[in-house]
Amino acid sequence: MTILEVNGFGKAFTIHHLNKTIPAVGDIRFSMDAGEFIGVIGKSGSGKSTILKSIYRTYLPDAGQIIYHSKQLGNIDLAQATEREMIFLRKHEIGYVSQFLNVMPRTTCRELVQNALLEMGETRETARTEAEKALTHFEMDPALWDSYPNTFSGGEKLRLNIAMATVKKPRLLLLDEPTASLDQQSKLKVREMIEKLKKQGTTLVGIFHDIEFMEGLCDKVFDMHTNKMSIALEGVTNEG
Ligand SMILES: Nc1ncnc2c1ncn2[C@@H]1O[C@H](COP(=O)(O)OP(=O)(O)OP(=O)(O)O)[C@@H](O)[C@H]1O
Repeated sequence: MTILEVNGFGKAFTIHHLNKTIPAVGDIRFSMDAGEFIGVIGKSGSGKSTILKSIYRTYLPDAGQIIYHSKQLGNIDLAQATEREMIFLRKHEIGYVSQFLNVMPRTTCRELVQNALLEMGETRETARTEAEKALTHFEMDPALWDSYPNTFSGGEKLRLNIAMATVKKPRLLLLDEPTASLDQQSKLKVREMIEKLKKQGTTLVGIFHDIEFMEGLCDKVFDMHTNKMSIALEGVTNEG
């Protein structure tokens, strides 16, 4: 079953102080089935993050369609969806993890993970138990659970970010270099979680500088340079 179809997607950025519009990506086409893990590759600046941010609608696409087959809203073009629909999808179906933690201030680590579940309609008790499980899985020191993450180390922030997104078991998870500054042990934990989510049916689109991390995990690779999807991973590089 197809879950996501990108048809002729394009995005340009206007640099106001230069009075210039710079095309970031154009005419991107691919589709993916439910439960697949697609790795996006291409050289720096080729527009990998732009695609992910446009699916999550942090960026508003300029051209084309991004048809998402939502469980609760039916077929929906994410390029045209209303803000209300996007908020609903982000709460219930689509997750996004980047290397940057962007969260409500004065909210503890534990509360952030719990809130992710509460906004999905989970009970307080389930939210508390599941949040603790997620924080334990990603080896967050319990001494940090009730602290504010603004003082956390880079790796701790990343692990919290991943815990917040994965605890919701999203239907579609977008991973924008979530392992960028993690040590080997933490990367393994992320890998384990991705494998678990895949088994539970989550569809994933990911960008990883660390190509080794993608090996054996991705089903297909979308190459920004050729605008094509392929199955083979061996010998793949991000140099485009
Ligand atoms: N908010 C923005 N405003 C202006 N230009 C942007 C913006 N976001 C991205 N760009 C530009 O769009 C192009 C694609 O950027 P993007 O971050 O998608 O590339 P990428 O393939 O993910 O790169 P990298 O591998 O270096 O992270 C780049 O030329 C970048 O400078």
